[in-house]
Amino acid sequence: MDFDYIVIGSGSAGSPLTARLLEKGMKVLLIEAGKRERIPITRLPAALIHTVGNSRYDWCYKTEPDPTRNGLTEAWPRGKVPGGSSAINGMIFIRGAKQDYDAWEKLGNPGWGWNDVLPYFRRMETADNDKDNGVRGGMGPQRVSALRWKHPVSETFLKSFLAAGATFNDDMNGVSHEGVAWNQGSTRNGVRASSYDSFVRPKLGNPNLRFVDDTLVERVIIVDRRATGVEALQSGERVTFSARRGVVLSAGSINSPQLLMLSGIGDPAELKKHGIVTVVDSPEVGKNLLEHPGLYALAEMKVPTANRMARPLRGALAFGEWLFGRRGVMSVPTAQLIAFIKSRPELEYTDLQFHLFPFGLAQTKTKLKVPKADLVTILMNINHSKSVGHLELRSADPREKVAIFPRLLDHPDDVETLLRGIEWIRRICVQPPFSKDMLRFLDLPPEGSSREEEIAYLRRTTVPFFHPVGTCRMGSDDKAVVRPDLKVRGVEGLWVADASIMPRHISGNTNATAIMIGDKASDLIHA
Ligand SMILES: Cc1cc2nc3c(=O)[nH]c(=O)nc-3n(C[C@H](O)[C@H](O)[C@H](O)COP(=O)(O)OP(=O)(O)OC[C@H]3O[C@@H](n4cnc5c(N)ncnc54)[C@H](O)[C@@H]3O)c2cc1C
Repeated sequence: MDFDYIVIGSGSAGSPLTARLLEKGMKVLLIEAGKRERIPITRLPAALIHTVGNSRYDWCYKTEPDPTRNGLTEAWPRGKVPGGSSAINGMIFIRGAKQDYDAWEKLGNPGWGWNDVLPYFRRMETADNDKDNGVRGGMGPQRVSALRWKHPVSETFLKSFLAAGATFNDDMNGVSHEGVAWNQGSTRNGVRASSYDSFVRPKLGNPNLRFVDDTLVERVIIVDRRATGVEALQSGERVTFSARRGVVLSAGSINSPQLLMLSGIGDPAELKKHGIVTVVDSPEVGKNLLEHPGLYALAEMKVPTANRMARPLRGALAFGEWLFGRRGVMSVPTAQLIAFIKSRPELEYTDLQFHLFPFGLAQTKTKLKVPKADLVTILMNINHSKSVGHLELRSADPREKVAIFPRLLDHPDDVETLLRGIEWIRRICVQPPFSKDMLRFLDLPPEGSSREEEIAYLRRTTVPFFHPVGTCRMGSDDKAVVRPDLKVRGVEGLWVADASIMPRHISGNTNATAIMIGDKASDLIHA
């Protein structure tokens, strides 16, 4: 088949982009490095405990030692399976704040303000709690569901959060994201709704689509500053594919910049180190790596938590409940409650996000484990971190992973924001009714600890929330990697459409925004 477009990556952004291009009558080749599943394990919401950290589903990145956190190295999971990270993520579905997109526009990105992106958030989804309020969706392929199962400890935590001064929000994807809300999930009838399952699977019979999995794109072929196709590795063979109109990178925040660099688009000095000839001098490729630094505060409870459901008999019963009724603990996203608050009342934007998990996990060197104790996890992270990391090529070999330098606590303001977040965790947990059920924090420094002790705790425990963005920054200036129309600066027929283009982080988990970017990209690439 002759293709109009090649889309690289069937993740959160690549899947809606492919579906929308097909709806415009285009012939599309969608290439995915991960393998199709014979048994669709990823559809079981609770299966992420098995898929995260498992190289069958995960790229299994490991970071370089971070000098801002005592030289810590850590796993950075990224989905490597149809659906990309949307197939292994925590299924929390949140759009972010209106102000986030208005800030993108102000940073030199006309067409990306809230009023411009809202129609895409609406057309992508069908939500359980769709309301005719001009904000929610209706009839879009991505299902967004209210929780089918709530743990009693979540109700208790909600009451204490409100008693601590937060307001209740009855729809965090509604008019405002601020306050404490029940989570909504990218699930459909208790089953994970990955971006691939939602957008691409229904179109697999379309004669204009060719989907190839287990195929690693190695570089974009650029002739006279025009992208004409890609080189890829398929079953050990080097193959080339070409497309009439061009190539779109939707390979995510780690792999899209890697592919640009391998194709000669990047900082000339960096490329030269690896013997790559510069096609476009684009010094910010792989720079501006933004994350959501935060911590997992584990509390041991006097009352049962969902940790008990992982015991063999309970686990089997819970699996049966999911298998036969698509209900119960295994049918829901990781988080039960989500909150966005201003850590200081005078702030213009919410600066902190909280999640409540009604269970606690332990991280071994490579895997997540469910301990026997009755635990809950209070996750707290910064919305708009000022610390910036970057990526570097290790070699010109596409099979070799890039080096990730997170520098999560580089900026002193981020440390101050997290310190205020710790105060908030304490403030919530001393409020009844939660306080009555709580035994102790596992490792949060006790009330009255010195500032130095708290900062030392932060440098030991702060981690990324698996939301890397910004490595192919969108903008109108000379250094931006892509233009506001997502065209790679300096090359015709080449675009980036995924989480890497975000010029500033958003208040919230990044799946919904990546889907919006992919959906909107279809109109920018092919009007
Ligand atoms: C463990 C985890 C938990 C998370 N939890 C949540 C959550 O609960 N809610 C939320 O909103 N967000 C969550 N996120 C973040 C969110 O899922 C991601 O931000 C989002 O999926 C990114 O979308 P993307 O399209 O940019 O990239 P991805 O979805 O990662 O897609 C990139 C795709 O490109 C493919 N690819 C890469 N390189 C190549 C190549 N060279 N050749 C061929 N194919 C290639 C990959 O295999 C992948 O399928 C989580 C992420 C992780 C990893």
